[in-house]
Amino acid sequence: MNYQHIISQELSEAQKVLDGFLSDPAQLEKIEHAAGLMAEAIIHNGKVLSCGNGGSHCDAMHFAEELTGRYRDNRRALPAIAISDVSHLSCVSNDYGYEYVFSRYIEALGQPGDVLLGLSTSGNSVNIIKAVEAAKNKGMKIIILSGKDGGKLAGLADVEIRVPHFGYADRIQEIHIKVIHIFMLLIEKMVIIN
Ligand SMILES: O=C(CO)[C@@H](O)[C@H](O)[C@H](O)[C@H](O)COP(=O)(O)O
Ligand SMILES: [Zn+2]
Repeated sequence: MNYQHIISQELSEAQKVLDGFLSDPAQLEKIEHAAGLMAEAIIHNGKVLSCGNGGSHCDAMHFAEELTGRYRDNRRALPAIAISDVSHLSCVSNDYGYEYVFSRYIEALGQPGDVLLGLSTSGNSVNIIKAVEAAKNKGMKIIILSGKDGGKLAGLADVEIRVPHFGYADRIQEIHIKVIHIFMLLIEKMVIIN
């Protein structure tokens, strides 16, 4: 059995989704705008809180880790927290419900001027919707990375970067991680130069 046709098909589809995303100039403006909001927050002693479910949870952690740790080159540590403390997640899921795991953390640690970066490929994860509501109540800016038609999160953020792909979530996540790396590059330029 030869699986190479599957490999080729997967890579071609990924290329098509990326080409489609890149062909919309509005996406570039939104990425620049979102990076600017996060850089502004950091310059004014704020932070970025990030969250997502499943693979998007890993993406939220990947992003925060590159701010606090390192991306390409050495530089000062930058403030970000991915909402991923397992004891917090298990307590809130157990006592209040999984839909509150992110909003509760934002209630605890969100400050006016901070930024929430929420990731949801469907735009329909209730815990992300509740996180957006909590961040609004805290006077935070909100950036959403979404997919498909944006789901219930459509229109709720200051900046929503949507991958309009209606297939599986992985193709959407592959663009999200590219956007996250571009955020890193831009935030470093904006923050370190300022
Ligand atoms: O990574 C993947 C699929 O590529 C999955 O783990 C996926 O993230 C999970 O099904 C999530 O629960 C989906 O949530 P969302 O993106 O719709 O908010
Ligand atoms: Zn990375």
